Amino acid sequence: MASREASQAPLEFGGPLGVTAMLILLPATMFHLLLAARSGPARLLALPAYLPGLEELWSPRALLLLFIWLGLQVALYLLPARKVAEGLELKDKSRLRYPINGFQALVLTALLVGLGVSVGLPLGALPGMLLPLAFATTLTSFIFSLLLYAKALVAPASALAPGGNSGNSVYDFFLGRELNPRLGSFDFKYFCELRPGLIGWVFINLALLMQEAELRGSPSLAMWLVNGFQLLYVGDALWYEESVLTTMDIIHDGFGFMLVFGDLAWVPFTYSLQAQFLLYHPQPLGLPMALLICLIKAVGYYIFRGANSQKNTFRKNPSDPSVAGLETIPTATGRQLLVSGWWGMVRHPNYLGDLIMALAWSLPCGLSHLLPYFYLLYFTALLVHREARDEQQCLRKYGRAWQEYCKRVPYRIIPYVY
Ligand SMILES: NC(=O)C1=CN([C@@H]2O[C@H](COP(=O)(O)OP(=O)(O)OC[C@H]3O[C@@H](n4cnc5c(N)ncnc54)[C@H](OP(=O)(O)O)[C@@H]3O)[C@@H](O)[C@H]2O)C=CC1
Ligand SMILES: CC(C)=CCC[C@@H](C)[C@H]1CC=C2C3=C(CC[C@@]21C)[C@@]1(C)CC[C@H](O)C(C)(C)[C@@H]1CC3
Repeated sequence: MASREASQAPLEFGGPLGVTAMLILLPATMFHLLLAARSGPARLLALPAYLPGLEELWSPRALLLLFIWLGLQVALYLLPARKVAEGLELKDKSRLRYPINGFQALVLTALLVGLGVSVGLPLGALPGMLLPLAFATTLTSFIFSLLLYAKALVAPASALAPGGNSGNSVYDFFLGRELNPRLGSFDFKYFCELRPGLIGWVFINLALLMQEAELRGSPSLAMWLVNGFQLLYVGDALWYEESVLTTMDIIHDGFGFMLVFGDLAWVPFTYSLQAQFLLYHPQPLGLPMALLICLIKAVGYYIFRGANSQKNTFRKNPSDPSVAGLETIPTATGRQLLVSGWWGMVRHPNYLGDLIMALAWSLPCGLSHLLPYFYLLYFTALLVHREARDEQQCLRKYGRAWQEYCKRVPYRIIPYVY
């Protein structure tokens, strides 16, 4: 049986001090963005003109709405799935099973919300509730992460994540001790990663669009683009739901505050920032510029989807005709690394595509404010850091073969730049 002693994995995110700062800074940044988007000057780098009081943040209605939303998404997750996929092999040689019905959940949610709106559900009131909703979600994230931490105290050692078992309780609370916390077959991390926050983001955007239509007669072209682009991103994530099973979050990271808060609060309330900004700061957008932005989005999506699908197909079946002709490097683990196709261009072509899409989400907001570019700036930092973490893990996993890959493909994300 594996030992429950603290692991020797190197500390990430600046160790206990770094994660303590992030425990405060992540929620603070989210509230700053929510307040800045609705303020007149909409300044990213200025302190908010006022701090909301508890009566503006705390609302039992918002908490109830959050629980109804979570309950609905749990119910849709539990519906029969068109497919049940197996995850990668775990430390104890077992494999977990995951329902593939995320896209179905998105469509059913859209039908239910559509039905609700047709009988008078005031979706346009949602933008006015974002602050108390974000507060309720933050509180819920803290409590949920504490429960997960307590659950991990009685989990077998083989169920712990490599990085969240340092022995420092704040650090482990943030990173997450247990790799795949479950209640029966209900997988908390997998559920949270793709459902309530990601689908919630789309409906917050839609509510902002409807509110704009109510205020100004019709939604602006910029608002349509932001809604369309981000709906495509979420729809794509749920359509290709199975591929999330090979991401770092599922196979390596524990489920702690970072991912709980990231999935449930950070994604819906900060990723909808462009739509929030546009509601309070309408931006003119001509057709030629809109077409150019659509082209940028299309290029980004082409790279993002091409790279992710190529790797997933190759990992599932290296002799699939679409990847069989690609050049590879063998590794001591028996797995191979692609060195041609998208993965021969840079070592993270999927990040490049994602970043180009992030630019296309901000451009409809014009160039007068830095605020709508927050996502692009944060996402660049997140992906540069994520790339470095992945690089360390691949070096540990593949040793000399990884060094050979780095020699053959010297750039990380942007060809000839980085
Ligand atoms: N919008 C958002 O907020 C976020 C989006 N993302 C997106 O999520 C997606 C997944 O990202 P992420 O989980 O970080 O990592 P990746 O999907 O890039 O996976 C990295 C893994 O791919 C495998 N790999 C690396 N190089 C090769 C190669 N040459 N040939 C074959 N396999 C290789 C390795 O795993 P192995 O060899 O074990 O298979 C490596 O650990 C990306 O598109 C990213 O942009 C990520 C974070 C946040
Ligand atoms: C510091 C901080 C804010 C940490 C939290 C990070 C999380 C918000 C992100 C970590 C990895 C993510 C992924 C997606 C959303 C953001 C988080 C949770 C993702 C679901 C977005 C849609 C993509 O298509 C994806 C499925 C590839 C992606 C997976 C990773």
